[in-house]
Amino acid sequence: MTLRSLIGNWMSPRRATWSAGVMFVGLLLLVVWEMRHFYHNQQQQAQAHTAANAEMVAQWMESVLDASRHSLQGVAELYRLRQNQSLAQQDLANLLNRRRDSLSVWQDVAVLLPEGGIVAATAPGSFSFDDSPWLQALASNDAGSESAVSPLYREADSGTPYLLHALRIENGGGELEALVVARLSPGYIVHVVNQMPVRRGESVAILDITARVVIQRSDQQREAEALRGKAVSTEQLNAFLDSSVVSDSWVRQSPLDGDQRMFTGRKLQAAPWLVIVGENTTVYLHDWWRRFWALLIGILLLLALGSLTLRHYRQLYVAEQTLREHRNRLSEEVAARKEMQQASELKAAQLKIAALAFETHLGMFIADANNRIVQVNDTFSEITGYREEEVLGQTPALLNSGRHDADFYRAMWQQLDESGRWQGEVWNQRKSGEVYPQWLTISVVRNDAGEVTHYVATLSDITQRKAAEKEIHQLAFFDSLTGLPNRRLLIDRLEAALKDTQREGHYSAVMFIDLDNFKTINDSLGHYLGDALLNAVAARLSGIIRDNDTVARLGGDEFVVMLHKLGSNEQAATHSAEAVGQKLLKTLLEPIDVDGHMLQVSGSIGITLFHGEEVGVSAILQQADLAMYQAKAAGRNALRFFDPTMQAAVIDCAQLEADLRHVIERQELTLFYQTQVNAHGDVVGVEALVRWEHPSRGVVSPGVFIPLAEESHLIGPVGAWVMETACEQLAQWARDPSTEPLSIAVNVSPNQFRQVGFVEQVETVLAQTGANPQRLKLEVTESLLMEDLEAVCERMEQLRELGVRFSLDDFGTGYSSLAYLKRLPLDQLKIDQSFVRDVLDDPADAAIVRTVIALAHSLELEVIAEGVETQAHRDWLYSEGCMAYQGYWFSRPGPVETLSL
Ligand SMILES: Nc1nc2c(ncn2[C@@H]2O[C@@H]3COP(=O)(O)O[C@H]4[C@@H](O)[C@H](n5cnc6c(=O)[nH]c(N)nc65)O[C@@H]4COP(=O)(O)O[C@H]3[C@H]2O)c(=O)[nH]1
Repeated sequence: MTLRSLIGNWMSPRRATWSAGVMFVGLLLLVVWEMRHFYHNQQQQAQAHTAANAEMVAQWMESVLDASRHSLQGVAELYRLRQNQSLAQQDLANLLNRRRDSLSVWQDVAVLLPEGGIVAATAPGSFSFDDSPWLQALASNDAGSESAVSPLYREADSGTPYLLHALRIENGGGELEALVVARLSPGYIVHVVNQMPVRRGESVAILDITARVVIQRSDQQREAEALRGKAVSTEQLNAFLDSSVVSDSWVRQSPLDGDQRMFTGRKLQAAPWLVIVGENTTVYLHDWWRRFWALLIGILLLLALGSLTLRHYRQLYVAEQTLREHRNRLSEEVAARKEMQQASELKAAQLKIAALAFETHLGMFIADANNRIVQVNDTFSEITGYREEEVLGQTPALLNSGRHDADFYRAMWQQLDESGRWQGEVWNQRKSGEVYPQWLTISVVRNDAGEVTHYVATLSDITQRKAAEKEIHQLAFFDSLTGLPNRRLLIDRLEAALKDTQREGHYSAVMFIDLDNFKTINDSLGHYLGDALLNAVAARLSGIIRDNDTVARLGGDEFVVMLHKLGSNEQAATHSAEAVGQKLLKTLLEPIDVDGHMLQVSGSIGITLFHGEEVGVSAILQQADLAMYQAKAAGRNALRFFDPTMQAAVIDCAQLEADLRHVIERQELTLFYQTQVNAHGDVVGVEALVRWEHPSRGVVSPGVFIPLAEESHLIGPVGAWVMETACEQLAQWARDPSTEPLSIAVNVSPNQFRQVGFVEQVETVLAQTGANPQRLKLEVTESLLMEDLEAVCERMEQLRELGVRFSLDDFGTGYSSLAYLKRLPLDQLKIDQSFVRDVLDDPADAAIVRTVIALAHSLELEVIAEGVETQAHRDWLYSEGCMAYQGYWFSRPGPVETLSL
């Protein structure tokens, strides 16, 4: 753990000291344990070493004494020989000398008699039985052994040390006969011991039985004469001698040189001697001490370092604590200041917000409890025109416009009292006197006691908003062109009127007005004049009806007039409505000057009365619409009342339309053909005429359902079916040479022709059926040419390029124009049957037919007359130059099988 991490963890110095102390003690114990172990180890080594040396010396001494004992026994044998007379005295003496000479350890040897005589001796003067109590003891056999080694003696005169090694010679009865005594030379032993290697700190000593030094040697001093014979009795030595153990070790101060040593003592078997080998503790513990001192120094250094570190840590800790306290105090102070700053910022922001809020686009004023203005903002001044100083102390009544009565203000104050808030629209007056609408919100401010202290009012000028509302209202409910109410407002008013009639029981009327020839005027003179015309018509209609009646424009040239309260009598109401209607028709007929163009329009008016019946607004409008169509059907400038039977027709028509939607899938269509013949009466082609075989109505005429299909956009599938069937028929005829030249004229209604992809559709059908395009003739009507002549031309050209031919049907019924006749890629003109029908009786029709024929010739177009019902028709036409005919005179339309080709 680093100091930094300690600090980082904020361990207290006390704890850190404890931790360091524990660690140190742990380390110390480890060191002590190791040192102790090492100490014992060193001691054991020293003990083993001294024991080995002691053993070695002991072994050597044993061998020396063994040799001495053997020699003693040899001398004893010699003695016995002497006793047996086998050996002469002199020989014995000689033999003793030789023995002494051969044994280095012997200094002298003698055979002594117990009664004190000497049998033989190498140096007779050197032995005296009486001198030695030890010998006497041996003679008495107190020693209990056969041989023995004496303690160390000193010669009385010279002080020379010596030892005796003696052997008892016994007779057969065990009684002592003589003693063989050898005087041992300590010098020899010293000499030999001196040969032994003694290392530094080692010592070797041989002690006699009385613990006197026989020989002592150490590394410092060789054989020390002075010490020989010195008693070295110590506590440990005595204990060892008293014990029965052969070898033992101990540590103590040497009684000889004072050095501390490890001693190992070894008792000898052959003599009551000891070998003591010592090793100086200083030497064998040298490594231990060295390690001890190294570790001690290390520990002391560690201790010093630890103390320093702890001291440093304590200082750091104290500094850190102080720093932390400072930091905490600083943080608290910063937090407190921040809080104060935030509070002041918040307050400033609130003030700013309040100030900004006060200076908004809304006018604001604050009045005290007495309703006296105490503060206004700039917007207030902008709206009202009053500067602040002009209104301070005034009541808001200053702004009153006078448009609101006392009740209005009473209700305002009452609500303020009750709910503390009022808001609403108020008309006030600016300083300039201008009255304007404003949206006013007043809030009551109360103190803690609930007393009113202020009124805070916000006001916004809603002049523009009201104008915008008015404009939106105008756009939503009024026709932008004429300014008349639109369909939406008409419906609103109708609903209100319906409720009126229900409530009051009177009649009201709705008139549907459609201008008869507006479309032509609009197309020919342009939209600008068309719009001007509509405006003029609107003005005229408005000028005729009463104020509480309504004139509305539904769109295009459709206008609706609603007449209110026509009385409770139906007949009278009908008369009134009719009278108004007639008046409207009359006024419409009057020429109108539009931008210098004197235009004349007429109208068709459908009228329906309502009288609180259970009919809805849309039903009323539908009735008027139907009646208007009735009027249109009756010719222009007409007026019709709604007839309930019309309604049935409408419903019937709707049902038919629903059935028409399934006509293809139910396979209810068939194709009839009507022949077209030339001047010779030969069939040159046919016209395909579709039939609807309705399951309940029977055969429905195309004159009925084709217009319906056009209106309901079902002409596409119906026309496609006809085209496909006719082309299949052509392809079939093409296979027969007699019928191959026949052509089929197929009617194409305007909407079908204008459909996107019509050209491609024809092309596909031709390709799929394999019909010859030259045999296909498309009959188009004049009405097709009324819109976008360019596009129609282009499309016709495309079809013409496929080989398809064109016939213009119903020519003369519409706005026949030479201009487009010249431009269109036509092949044939078809004279309408309506002209043919009366051609013989009506000179006008005859003139038209003549003109058409002449026109066709001049344009190099074929011409065919339809509706030829009689021979007279045919002959007249022939005489006028028309060479192709179609009509009942030749054949009625029928299935292909009925054709006589
Ligand atoms: N009074 C009288 N009538 C004669 C005489 N000869 C023929 N008609 C009838 O006159 C109509 C001639 O056809 P349209 O003028 O093309 O007039 C057709 C045509 O405009 C339209 N129409 C018929 N089939 C189709 C069709 O497949 N597609 C389209 N778009 N229109 C068709 O329906 C109209 C009526 O067709 P239809 O009822 O079949 O009536 C046919 C035919 O039956 C006659 O001598 N006297």
